[in-house]
Amino acid sequence: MINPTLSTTKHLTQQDDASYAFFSGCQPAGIQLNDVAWSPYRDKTLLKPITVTVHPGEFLAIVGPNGSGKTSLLRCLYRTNKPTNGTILLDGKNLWSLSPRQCAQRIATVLQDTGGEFGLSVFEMVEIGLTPKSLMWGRSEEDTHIIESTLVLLDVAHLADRSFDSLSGGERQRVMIARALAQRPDVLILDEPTNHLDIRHQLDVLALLSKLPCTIIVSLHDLALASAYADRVLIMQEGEMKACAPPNEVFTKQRIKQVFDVETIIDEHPVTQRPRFSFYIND
Ligand SMILES: Nc1ncnc2c1ncn2[C@@H]1O[C@H](COP(=O)(O)OP(=O)(O)OP(=O)(O)O)[C@@H](O)[C@H]1O
Repeated sequence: MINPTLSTTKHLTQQDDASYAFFSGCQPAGIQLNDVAWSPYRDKTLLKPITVTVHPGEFLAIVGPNGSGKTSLLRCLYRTNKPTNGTILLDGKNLWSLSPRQCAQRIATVLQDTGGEFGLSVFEMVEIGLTPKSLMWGRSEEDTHIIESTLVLLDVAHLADRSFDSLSGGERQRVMIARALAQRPDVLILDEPTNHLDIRHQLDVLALLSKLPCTIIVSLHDLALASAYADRVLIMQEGEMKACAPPNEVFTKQRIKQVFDVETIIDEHPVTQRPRFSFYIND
């Protein structure tokens, strides 16, 4: 059974419940950032202090121009960039008091442009996702079921025996998402997961993420996708958090002009009832 408190917010159908049954042990985590800053330099702060709480089961999208600090912030959240100031709490525990393995048992990541791994097949790549939670050597029947379920969910089951290295960019991306799902994380962090994906797969992947019974934090360049699927959108500019609110509050013409330097026509999408955008430049 999927966590019943989440079924209400995630709008899961019975069919979804069956598709995500392998996620049943997931305990969506809350993440609290208190004054978190980061920089690789002594004399200059790249990520300016950010205070925000990500609620258990929430879908948070991070948007912002190139170089605004989205990846740097995500790297803090998956325990790669150690904050130079402030604390990050995962369900109330300091992220840096957890071991890398404890972290991997709760947080999965999908990063940009992952390379191949020594000629592994697609099935073997996804199998790696099981490692943090494996208690024994060898693959159980349940493990095989989890791998097969995630391959089907990401529409890559037909590629299971193919070498990962031989896949297209979009196919690789979907396999890496399948691998993260096989990890059955409590928090899933994705850096630009729609890169390389055609429009159908972009929508499929975001719809899938929005239904997963875990906390989702994802960086996106496409404001329309962030608007359509996120519970809240966090806007970054020059290393600073400019806003964090639901799409219909966060996306105003003025803010988009200030942050992205483009003009926007915003109306309501007739199907999703979320903000819809047309961009132009007023030179
Ligand atoms: N380890 C580092 N050393 C020096 N500068 C860094 C480091 N990591 C990030 N930066 C710089 O910090 C800024 C923010 O980078 P970051 O990758 O977080 O931006 P981003 O919003 O993810 O950008 P993009 O949309 O282009 O992917 C950039 O100017 C980048 O060059």
